[in-house]
Amino acid sequence: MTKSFGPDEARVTVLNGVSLTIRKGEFVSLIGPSGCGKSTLLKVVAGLSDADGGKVSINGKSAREASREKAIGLVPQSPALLPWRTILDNVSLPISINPGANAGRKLRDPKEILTNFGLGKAIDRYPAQLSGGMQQRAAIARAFVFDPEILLMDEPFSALDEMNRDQQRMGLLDFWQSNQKSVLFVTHSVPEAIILSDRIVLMAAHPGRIAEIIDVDLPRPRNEALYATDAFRDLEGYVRNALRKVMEAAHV
Ligand SMILES: Nc1ncnc2c1ncn2[C@@H]1O[C@H](COP(=O)(O)OP(=O)(O)OP(=O)(O)O)[C@@H](O)[C@H]1O
Repeated sequence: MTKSFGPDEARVTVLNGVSLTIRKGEFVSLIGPSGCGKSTLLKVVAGLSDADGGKVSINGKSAREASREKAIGLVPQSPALLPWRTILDNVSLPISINPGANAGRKLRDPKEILTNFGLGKAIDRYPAQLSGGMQQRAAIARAFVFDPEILLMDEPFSALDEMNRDQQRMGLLDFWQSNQKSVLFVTHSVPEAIILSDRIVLMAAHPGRIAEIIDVDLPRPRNEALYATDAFRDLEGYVRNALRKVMEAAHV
């Protein structure tokens, strides 16, 4: 797939020859230097922006079709909850405003999902009454309501402090391990990419492209204990080194 921006005389190629297949139920992270096109790639897969060349296919559907049918769940960087609605209403909102997309679809019970994300006691509270981490969990829960075929997450934990961040990662990991969905996850954190993913797609910049795909061959189910293992540390060293190389190349 290719994607460029700007007028003809000053066109900048942002994604060049990006080709990636995500298996059903696979967790794939995108990592790479700032400006390498991670968010752009996510937007194209989400059907929010069109590729110039190549195509996106989600179970045989185009990105726009899949997006219309709510086969794609999108989790933004900030939770974007409506402050005047309770957490339950926020998470139920996609169902009430989108009755057309519900036809013949199996929808998830918002209460059940919120409970799974540890928010069972907070369903009647308003976003401002929740911590940042809880709000972000609610945003992730909202993306699961339509039981999408693929979840796209753009640095969903980047606004959280490190402790909170780790807690949210583990929450997502637990939920994902019992609801194996295909996930495409953008992150700047090497440990986050490793603990969550089956594969890490390392991108390089100018133009944005795939530099390397790294298999995360660590056993599942995973938990925090994995961070302290030699296998984790070895892989972390490998990914950091590979990332350093593409960063250096991006600055010359
Ligand atoms: N709508 C747009 N118009 C013009 N240029 C754009 C547009 N969107 C993105 N770009 C450019 O495309 C490149 C890739 O941007 P993108 O946000 O996808 O990178 P990224 O890898 O997600 O970066 P970061 O890690 O900093 O979030 C950047 O150089 C950016 O300036």
